[in-house]
Amino acid sequence: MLFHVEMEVRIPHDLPTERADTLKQAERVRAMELQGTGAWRHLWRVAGRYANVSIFDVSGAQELHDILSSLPLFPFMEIRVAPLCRHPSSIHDDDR
Ligand SMILES: O=C(O)CC1=CCC(=O)O1
Repeated sequence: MLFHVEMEVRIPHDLPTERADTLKQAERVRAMELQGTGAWRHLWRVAGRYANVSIFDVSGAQELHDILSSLPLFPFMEIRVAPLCRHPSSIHDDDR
């Protein structure tokens, strides 16, 4: 199942820089792992914002929640999720 996920990152200004850097690096590693498994299918930066738009390909909402809530930056993100399904006008037969 495909989900559109927008993540707005809001790291508190008073979080020590070293801690923030450690979390960002851990997030990067985890994101690359999940892209490698195929679960995190697309990851795009929203121009002008500390935010991303992503597409997740997972078994369902519970797996998505488990993934998102375990991300290192989860405590500092506002996340919006929308389930996706095939559009009848899509010309891409592999849209699933
Ligand atoms: O920078 C972001 O949008 C949050 C994030 C997702 C993967 C990563 O490395 O950082």
